[in-house]
Amino acid sequence: MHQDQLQYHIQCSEGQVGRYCILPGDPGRCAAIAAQFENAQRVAYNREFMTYTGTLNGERVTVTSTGIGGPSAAIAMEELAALGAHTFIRVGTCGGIHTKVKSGDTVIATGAVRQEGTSREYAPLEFPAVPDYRVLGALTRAASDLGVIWHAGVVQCKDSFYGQHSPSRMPVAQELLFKWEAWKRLGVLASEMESAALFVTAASLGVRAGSVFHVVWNQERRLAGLADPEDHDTESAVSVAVEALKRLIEEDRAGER
Ligand SMILES: O=P(O)(O)O[C@H]1O[C@H](CO)[C@@H](O)[C@H]1O
Ligand SMILES: O=c1cc[nH]c(=O)[nH]1
Repeated sequence: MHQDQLQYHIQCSEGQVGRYCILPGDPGRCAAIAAQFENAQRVAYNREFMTYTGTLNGERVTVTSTGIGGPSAAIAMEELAALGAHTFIRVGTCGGIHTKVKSGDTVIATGAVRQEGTSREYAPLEFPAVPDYRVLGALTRAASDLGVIWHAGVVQCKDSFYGQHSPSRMPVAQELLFKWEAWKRLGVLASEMESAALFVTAASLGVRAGSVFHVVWNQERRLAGLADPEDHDTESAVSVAVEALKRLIEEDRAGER
């Protein structure tokens, strides 16, 4: 790594990021998230990694985008953790799988299916991809108190967005369709791409992570002939993430983490 400890991908150095971080996938979501911080300033922008740092309840906090997929999400977490970050909330979009999950709803992950590659380079597949219980608790309490419609449960992570949406045209169609059917029968709520990698990377680094999502659509509702208007307004999920981070900061102060 560089002599001045400038992290290779996120291009941030010591003192530029907080210990509490929000991780959206989309760099375009960072400014709106930073607008919920006090005194937020843009710190760096390299590749898919856009970073702002500000404060919440007097504590320095950072938002860094991770791009799409596990590899870059794990890189963002690794490099933020190397600079002292210990608590991470991913806020992303997802597609519903369970038909009770409607576009516009909020989903909080209690676990993530590891149908992706990054987490396998951190831990054997027998190891579960689960959020930290304190982060999960802060997210569910924040969602309840903010009055959003939320669901907590397992989400599926994969590396191919189009393998989710056009499985039949893939040479491995049988495998994709067979597994998708299993996720449905197991009550999996939604599909996204980064939480499995983030949860397992967090476990390997000894840091805390959790995830909250905005549901943009639900292909299973559409297949069942149910209403499925698209909804791309991520504000509710972002508010849940910010509120949860504030609560974790306060809880940690009370417990002198
Ligand atoms: O909205 P973000 O956070 O990028 O998350 C979801 O959207 C992307 C796919 O469109 C994937 O990154 C997926 O996990
Ligand atoms: O359907 C979707 C929507 C968002 N992100 C995904 O990975 N899949």
